[in-house]
Parts: sequence; C-alpha cells; structure tokens
Amino acid sequence: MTATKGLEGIVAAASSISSIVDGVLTYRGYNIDDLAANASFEEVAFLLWFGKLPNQDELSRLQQDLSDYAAIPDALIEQMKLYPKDMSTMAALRSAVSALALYDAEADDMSREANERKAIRLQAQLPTIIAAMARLRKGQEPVAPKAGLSVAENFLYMLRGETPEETSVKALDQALVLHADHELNASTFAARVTVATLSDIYSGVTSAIGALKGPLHGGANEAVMKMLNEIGSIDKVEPYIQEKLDNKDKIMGFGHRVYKNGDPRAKHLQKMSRELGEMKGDTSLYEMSVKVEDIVTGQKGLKPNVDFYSASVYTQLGIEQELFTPIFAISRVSGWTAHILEQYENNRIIRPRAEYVGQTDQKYVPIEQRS
Ligand SMILES: CC(=O)SCCNC(=O)CCNC(=O)[C@H](O)C(C)(C)COP(=O)(O)OP(=O)(O)OC[C@H]1O[C@@H](n2cnc3c(N)ncnc32)[C@H](O)[C@@H]1OP(=O)(O)O
Ligand SMILES: O=C([O-])CC(=O)C(=O)O
Repeated sequence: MTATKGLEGIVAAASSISSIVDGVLTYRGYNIDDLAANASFEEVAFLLWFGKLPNQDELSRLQQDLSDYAAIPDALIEQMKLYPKDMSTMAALRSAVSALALYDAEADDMSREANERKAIRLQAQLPTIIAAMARLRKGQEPVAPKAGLSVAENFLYMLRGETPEETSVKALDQALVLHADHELNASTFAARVTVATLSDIYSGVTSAIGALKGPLHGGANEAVMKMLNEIGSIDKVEPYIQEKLDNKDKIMGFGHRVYKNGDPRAKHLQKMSRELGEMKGDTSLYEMSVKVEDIVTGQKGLKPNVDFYSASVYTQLGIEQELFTPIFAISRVSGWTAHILEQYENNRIIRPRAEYVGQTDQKYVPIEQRS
C-alpha cells in the first residue's frame, strides 16, 4: 500500500453536480461562463440542489423560502454577543453554524424532504449569521433580514443597515455564482466524509467551514488582501514579490491542484475588479493585482485562482477583509449541501487506508525503565 500525498489524482466519489474537464468548469452540465453571464445565484443554488434550472414558479418559491428562513434564533444572537470582538470570523461562523443545529427540531431527521429544507435554511441563515457577526464585532446591533431581497442584496443590506446600490448587488451576485461549487475540493470532501457516517447536515457543513478556513483553500482570499495591503503601492510590487519568490514563499491566490492552465473563474473576477475600479475612478488596486500576476505567472508559470481577484473585488465593494472567506461560505454552502444530499442518496462510509510508515516490532517497557 503506497499513499498518494494529498490524494492527487485520486477519484474519490462519483458526482453529477459539477465537473472540471480540460480546465472547463460546469455545474450540472452548464458552463460556468454561461451561468456567470446569465444566471442569478438563486437559480444556481436550485440547479445544484435539484439538478435543473428552475422555472419561474420554482424560482419564486425558492426566493420566498430563502426569505422566510433568513432570520436566526434570538438565542443564537445572544450567544454570538458573547464571542470575543477580535474573533476569527471563520471560527465564529463555524461555531454559530454548529450551534444553529441546536435550535432546529429537524436537525436529525434524515428524510430527503427534511434535508432539502435544511439545505435551504442553511443557505438562508448563513448570510444573516455573517452579517450579524460583522456588526457585533464593531459593537453594532444586528440588522434583521428584509423580505423580498435576493441573497446578495439582503447580505449587503444586513451588513450596512441600508439598501445597497445595484452595482454592488450585481457584482456580489456574480461572485456567489462563481464560487458555488467545485467538484471534490477540500471543504466539500470534508462535508461528504462527515455525512457519510450518516451524521447530520449541520455536522457536514460545520466540517466544511473548518476546511474552507485554511489559507490553502478559501482562506486564501483574505491572505491575498493582506498581501496587497502589505505591498501598498504598485512601485513596491516587484521587490515584494521577488523576495517572496526568492525565499520560496507561496504567493497566495496562485496555483491550483486541478487547473494548471488557469482557473476559468478568475477571468470573470478580474474583469469585475477592473470595472469596479473604473467606476470608482481608482484602478490602483486592480493594477497592483495585475502586476503581481504578471510577475508570478512570468516567473513561475502559476496562474491566479478564484481567490486572487475576489480580494480586490470585495475590497472595492467596501467589504472588510475578515468577511472574504465567510462570503465564500455564503456561496459554497449551496454546493456543500448539494453534495451532502447526493452523498445520502447513495451512501457508503468513506474510509480509505493509510500506508504505515512508523516503527514496528516494539516491545512494551515498564515506565520506571524508560529513559
Ligand atoms: C478556492 C481555492 O481553494 S483555490 C486555492 C487557494 N489557495 C491558494 O491560493 C494558496 C496558494 N496556492 C497553493 O498553496 C497551491 O497552489 C494549492 C494548495 C492551491 C495547490 O497545491 P498543490 O496541488 O499541492 O500544488 P503543488 O504544491 O504540487 O505545486 C506545484 C509546485 O508549485 C509551487 N506552488 C504552488 N502554488 C504556489 C504558489 N501559490 N506560490 C508559489 N509557489 C507555488 C509549489 O511549491 C510546487 O513547487 P515544487 O514543485 O518546486 O515543490
Ligand atoms: O477545487 C479546489 O481544490 C479549490 C477550489 O478552487 C474551490 O474550492 O473552488
């Protein structure tokens, strides 16, 4: 038995939710470029959960459900008020989503119908939790969700306490479409491993949030912004990046396990980043990002992944760095829950083997004889 480090190239599940073939990403057979140009996030979530694009009635019903379920229990808000103000937002989200299960009478109902309802509820409640958390960190009271708004619009509304302008809503909605699912990425795999023991959907999503938090996965978007802030201005890009490359440090937002010729989502986020800069009359953040890309791609052949330009997009939307990875979770919870539903439908516990590389033939030594 020989281990494959990082399970590279191992096919660990059969799935009909999303695919990556020759660098082309599709959700249920729809090219991501087509969806990014035309679909709303709610349409994409429906597509991931139910395998088809919704008709108008189905979409209206989902929008109504998302709106109806968006409030979170008062007890959870009270609990979140006790979290330290300098909390890691992803750690707080992980705790809050885990706690959410305690207030759901259906948490351990394993019927398909109950799990579909919980998937929609989680999708509806994650933005509310994150917006509340963001406000509590700043000593502000949470803003309750407003009926009739899309996921993107409601999130920005709850974050800021005022109706967001259309440009921001459209940009965030498109970013949510682009992040919604990605085959067997680390957080989705974590979710599937957890629920394959027939544990509940909240446990699966809590595991996924823990995996997404890491800087080699979803946490990279915050690390990218930290790097851009450290660089500070375009004239400092070259020495900063060169030093990192010389030291063999990783440049966050670059490289990918599956895409070796570029991430198809990055071009959409790059365009969005440029357009938002132009609209604000300040493209400096965008230009700095392009310069980083030129150097890293030029020297290492590494291309930007989905996390690279999302950092400058969110910053230009006026969103603080600590919310970037939680926003990723707002989108990806649609994919996680779709995968969880799929895992339950055709379940077998996920239990691979390890290649043992430790000592052998050891003999027990009484404690008083040990050095
Ligand atoms: C939503 C997402 O999760 S997208 C990914 C977000 N993560 C990041 O942006 C973090 C930075 N990138 C990385 O750490 C990696 O590219 C990962 C984690 C995305 C993929 O990891 P792996 O598939 O294991 O890539 P792997 O380590 O085999 O990379 C191949 C080579 O490129 C190098 N490399 C990969 N990414 C980078 C990077 N961002 N900066 C510098 N060098 C890199 C590796 O050091 C390795 O070099 P070596 O062959 O000399 O050892
Ligand atoms: O697929 C991966 O390994 C990481 C990624 O891009 C994602 O989760 O969107």
